[in-house]
Amino acid sequence: MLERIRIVLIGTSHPGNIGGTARAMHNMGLADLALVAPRCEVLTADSVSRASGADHLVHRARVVATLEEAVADCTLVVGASARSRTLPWPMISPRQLGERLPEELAAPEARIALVFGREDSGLSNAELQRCHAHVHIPANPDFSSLNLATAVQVLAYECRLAWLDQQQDDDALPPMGMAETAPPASHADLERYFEHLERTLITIGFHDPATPRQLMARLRRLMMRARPDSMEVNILRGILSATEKQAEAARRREG
Ligand SMILES: C[S@@+](CC[C@H](N)C(=O)[O-])C[C@H]1O[C@@H](n2cnc3c(N)ncnc32)[C@H](O)[C@@H]1O
Repeated sequence: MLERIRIVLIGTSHPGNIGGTARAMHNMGLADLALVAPRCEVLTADSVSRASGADHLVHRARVVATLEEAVADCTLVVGASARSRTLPWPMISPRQLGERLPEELAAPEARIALVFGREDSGLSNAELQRCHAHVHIPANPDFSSLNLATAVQVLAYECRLAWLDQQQDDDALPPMGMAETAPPASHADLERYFEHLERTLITIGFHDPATPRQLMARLRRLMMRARPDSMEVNILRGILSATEKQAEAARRREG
């Protein structure tokens, strides 16, 4: 279970926080670290020293340019945020995150990303809207922003607790057969769907990108809540393709 949980840091500016994150992850048994457009050197004396023996995770970290690349194969993306944003999004606590892990990772293809923001400005609205849910560490409301590596530590600890619970359950219960279902939709599947949806809504005149009124953000939130599997996303894309064809045929008839 722990090997299918990825920690994603966006735009980190202090190498020490990358090292501190590696240490927190290794302490809790996590190993998959992705760095999106870091704003500092990754391997420095500071990151190695703060990793305190977990610098192999820094060496192995995948460095990518965009959040999309970092989470393309993930079936659940959770953004860690110190504050709430304009458009409310499903919000869970660190404990609820841990409780959801066994079910979320039941399918062998399932992968989870926990996404953390910049030290100075956190995650942007666009990044938060690419997440299924947000997790907030319920710190002192008057001083709620934790150091980046400390925030990783708190969530990694909840992942470990959930994993330890699952080990106990596995010892106590005989293995159960999994119901046959389609694999969960990945982030990349959903992004392709959202692009297709926006294109179709523009084609049929329902959406004007010049006056978006948060339409796409609201539709994203709806879909993220529904958690469609890959077959359901294919059906929805089929409907969009048929809609585009009809719109094209109507245009030809008229013009
Ligand atoms: C130093 S904080 C960024 C604070 C930034 N000034 C802001 O307002 O978002 C760096 C990152 O740590 C995580 N973090 C810090 N405190 C958190 C909290 N209370 N709950 C969830 N995540 C937190 C978030 O991912 C955040 O983007």
